[in-house]
Amino acid sequence: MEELLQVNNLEKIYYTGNNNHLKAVDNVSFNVNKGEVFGLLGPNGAGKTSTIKCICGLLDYEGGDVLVKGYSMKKKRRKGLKHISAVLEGNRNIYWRMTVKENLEFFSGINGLSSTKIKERMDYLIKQFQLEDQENVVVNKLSRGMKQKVAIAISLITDKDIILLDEPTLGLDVSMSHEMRQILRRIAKEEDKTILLSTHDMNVVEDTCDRLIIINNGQVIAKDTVENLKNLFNKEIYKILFKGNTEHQLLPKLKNVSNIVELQRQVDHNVVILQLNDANELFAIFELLKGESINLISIEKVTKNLEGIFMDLLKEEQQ
Ligand SMILES: Nc1ncnc2c1ncn2[C@@H]1O[C@H](COP(=O)(O)OP(=O)(O)OP(=O)(O)O)[C@@H](O)[C@H]1O
Repeated sequence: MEELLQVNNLEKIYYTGNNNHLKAVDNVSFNVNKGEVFGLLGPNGAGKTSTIKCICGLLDYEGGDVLVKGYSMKKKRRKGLKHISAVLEGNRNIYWRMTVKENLEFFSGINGLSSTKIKERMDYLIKQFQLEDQENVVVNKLSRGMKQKVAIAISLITDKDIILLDEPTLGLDVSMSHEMRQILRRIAKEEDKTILLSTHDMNVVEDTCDRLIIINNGQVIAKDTVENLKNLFNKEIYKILFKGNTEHQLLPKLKNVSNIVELQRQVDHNVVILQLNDANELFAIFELLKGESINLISIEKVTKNLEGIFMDLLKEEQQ
């Protein structure tokens, strides 16, 4: 399997004045194979955009290296850039006063494609992205979702090996987001493209990616196939609020039932967050709590912010 992109111990530091600095990317490593769709999943501020900008040569980095087809983006940036196309936030790769077709023609032209090849790629992409009705419309007049489609189509016109997409579905409505995911999956398969995308949305990763890393505070907290991580996410998470008792008595007993247990002490009560393999294990927890001198306030199944809770749990696991 050919590793088209290698990110080795990448470090990006921002100097924020008054001798302060922020390590936005902290020792991040991952490889992306040819034809793979790879996800960078993480909350706002996790370091996704900084990682992508380092990979496409828009930012210098302080530590580690990025190799694009073996070329270091530190030492052989020009050679590396020949294989990369990127769409970052704000769709800066589009001319808003030109039509969709004019944009596609312009960007394929400046990248030196022959006129036959330009026509062939344009027809293919307009069809793939279902832009037939918009091809002669000035980009400025298009919806946000349509503009995003055009930006991604442009990134594909020059037929580069690696496409970097920063939050490709951000701000799109449900149906447009769904359509975008289908398109990305199809293009990756049909064209054998290597796609690295960032998102904070687990659904995007689930629909489009083969493998992913989860990053938080600049650090990788999980690296796996989507299938494996999905199984992890499928586990049942419960939040138990109670008064009384201490972790000395309760925690070890809970740990006999659940592998992942987190205790948070609040001002007037305690919260336990635990992961169960299935809902039946909850009965074992009820039995256990019954025998303890605690005042149970509530037990609630956590369905929202699963991603955030898992990030915390995974982070704790690594410590
Ligand atoms: N130019 C900059 N100068 C200083 N700090 C920055 C700069 N750019 C980003 N940061 C900080 O670096 C951290 C990582 O930001 P980054 O944009 O890479 O994260 P992200 O995961 O893409 O999040 P978002 O989705 O919010 O953009 C954040 O704390 C951010 O505030």
